[in-house]
Order: sequence, then C-alpha cells, then structure tokens
Amino acid sequence: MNKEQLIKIRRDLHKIPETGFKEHKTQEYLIKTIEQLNHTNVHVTKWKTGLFVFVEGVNPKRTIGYRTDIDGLPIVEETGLPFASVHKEYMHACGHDFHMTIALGALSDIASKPIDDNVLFIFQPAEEGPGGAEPILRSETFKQWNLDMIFALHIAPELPVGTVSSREGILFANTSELFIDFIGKGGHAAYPHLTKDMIVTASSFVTQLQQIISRKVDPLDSGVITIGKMTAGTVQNIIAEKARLEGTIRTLRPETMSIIKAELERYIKGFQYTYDCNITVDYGSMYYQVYNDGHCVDKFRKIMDSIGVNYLEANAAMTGEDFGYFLKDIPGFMFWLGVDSEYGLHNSHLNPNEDAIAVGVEAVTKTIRRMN
Ligand SMILES: CC(=O)N[C@@H](CCC[C@H](N)C(=O)O)C(=O)O
Repeated sequence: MNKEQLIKIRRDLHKIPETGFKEHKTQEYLIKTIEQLNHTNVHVTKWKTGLFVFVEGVNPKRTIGYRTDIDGLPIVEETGLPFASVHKEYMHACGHDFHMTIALGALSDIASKPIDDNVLFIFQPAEEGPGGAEPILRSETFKQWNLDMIFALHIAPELPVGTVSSREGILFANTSELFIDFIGKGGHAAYPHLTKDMIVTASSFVTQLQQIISRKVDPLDSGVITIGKMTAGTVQNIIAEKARLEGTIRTLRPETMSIIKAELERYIKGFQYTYDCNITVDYGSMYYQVYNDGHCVDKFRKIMDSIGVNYLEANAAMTGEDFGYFLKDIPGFMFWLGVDSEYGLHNSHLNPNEDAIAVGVEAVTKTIRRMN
C-alpha cells in the first residue's frame, strides 16, 4: 500500500471510533479492506468484534503474531480536523486508528511477498476496557495457532517521527480499574446534621487516598491512583445521598497492587465508621504488566538500526495495556512509535503526525521478516 492509501485508511478509521466490543463498523471496514487485498494466502476469522488474519508462510516452521487494538475512547474530539470523528461522543484519542492502519499496511506487504513462517495478525477489541486480550488467549480459535512470538506497538506523542523506543523487562504498568460507591442519607441542605452527606465523604476520601501512595508504597517503588470521574447529588439544595468515584490504580510490580488494594480496603472500613455510611468497591478490569523479552528487544533494536530508524531506550511507563497478557504466555515485546503530537494520549486534541504511519509499517514489516 502506498502512503496515500494508508492515510486514507487512517482517516476513514479515525471517523468511526467505537468503544470496547462495540467495534462493528470498524470490523466491517477492516474486513472490506482486507478482502480488497485479494490474496489467496490470507484467511480471515471473526472473533467477537475483532479479527484474526492468518497469512500462510511458504515453508513454515513458526507462527509469528502481530497485534493491534481497534477500539476508541468516550471523548468528544476537539481537533477541528476535516476527518474528525463522526461518532460525536467518541474519539480515537489513543492512536488505535494509527495502530490498525499500520497493521493493515504490514499485512498487505507480508501477504504480497510471504515469508517462510506463518504470520497471525490480531485485530483486538476493547483494549481500553473491559479488555480483549485475556478472552482471546482463552479462546479455542486463538489456541490453534500456537504462536512462537508476538509483538505490538503503541504511538508515543512525545517522540519525534522516525523514532521508536522500547526496553527489556517492564514497559507498561499493572493496572486495575476502581469503582467506589458511597451510600449515606440525603436530605434538606439546611439540615446537614440530619443527613449523611456523601459529597463531603467522597471528597474527603479522594484527597486522603493519595496518602496510600505517599505513605504505604516504598519510595523506591512506584504507584499511581487516579480518580478520573466523580458523580454525586441531584440539585444544589439537596444533600447527596449517593456518590461514586471512578478511577484506576497503576503499579510497576503486581505485589504493590496488592498492597494498595489492601490499604484502600482499610480506608473504606475507616470511612464507613467515621462517616456512618456504606461503601463498596469494585475493581472492574485488571491488566497485567507489559514485560518485554530481552532477546526480542535486542533483535528489534538491531533491525531498527539496519533500516535507519532511530531507537531510543525507554523508561517504564504507568500506562496500561492488556497486551501484557499475551507476553505472559508468549515471548515477545512492545514498542513505542514516535508520532510527534503536541497533545498527549487520551487528550481531545491529540493529532499524531501521519508521516509516522510509513515508519510504523516499515518497522513492523521488517521485524516480521527478520526476527528469528
Ligand atoms: C495505552 C493506554 O492508554 N491504555 C489504557 C488502558 C486502560 C486500562 C483500564 N481501563 C484502566 O483504566 O485501568 C490506560 O489508561 O493506560
């Protein structure tokens, strides 16, 4: 595929972001595009709203996996781009439109000049939640391919185009979603002493929660608790009976996740007593850390050197990725692809530089062709 075709695909996909396990139009678009490649060595299997695309090798001894995520986020786009999302409440604000386009570009290249080994392209739904990787790994459809190696990329807004970045060992954090519900007693704004005000309770909880990080996590270790959404109350003169906090916990070690959760549950018990209310916690979906195989990263670095792509050593990041579940079972790695955007991931103004698509296709294709 040439640059213009790839950019058209990226823009088409950018217009139709859909959230986890609702990627119906996206799946339809991907199937149509793959069918147009018109290769007899390519076999498409639907899996929920995602796809497995198997490219037969000419003399296969191994099967290499390449995974892209396909879902968007519930963000109202503010880029003002002519190809902005037509799904008004949703946006590809984490680069999955880039990820899919690069996977299609690599798929087209590999299918037209097949390598010895088989290649499985995985178009995975629901990376942003509730998580598509774990159910894929459990599915009988996926198990039949018995992958020898797998890799994936993620766009990096802060890195220049022409740059990739990775590291041996941990790249992305362990994550757990966090949903906390507070139930007290509502009433008249003028009679607070007759109520149990859940706005006061939840607000106090949000600020005290950060002490778990500062006082219970070893300063040489790391953790993050972010509350991204708080809902409570009905109107200005009624004391809120209910409040809900929605957030996420991130750690660089699975053990630290357990420490934070145990402490959080102690806080909940304390708050129930102090504020005389009922508090429940739900951890939603959890992602295992992305832990890169040293041999694969070393080989990748050499491949990038050989094609003139600038390789930078990465730091571990507190972003999460359910790709970590693949790497728990299969050797492989993930890398960052520089896309040079002033605005970061999950920002309504994110505008990655489309020149990075060709770099991504080249990096992925050459890695598939030369990794052994
Ligand atoms: C790369 C990226 O931004 N991934 C998401 C993964 C979300 C995990 C889950 N829904 C959570 O919020 O814990 C991220 O937010 O890091």
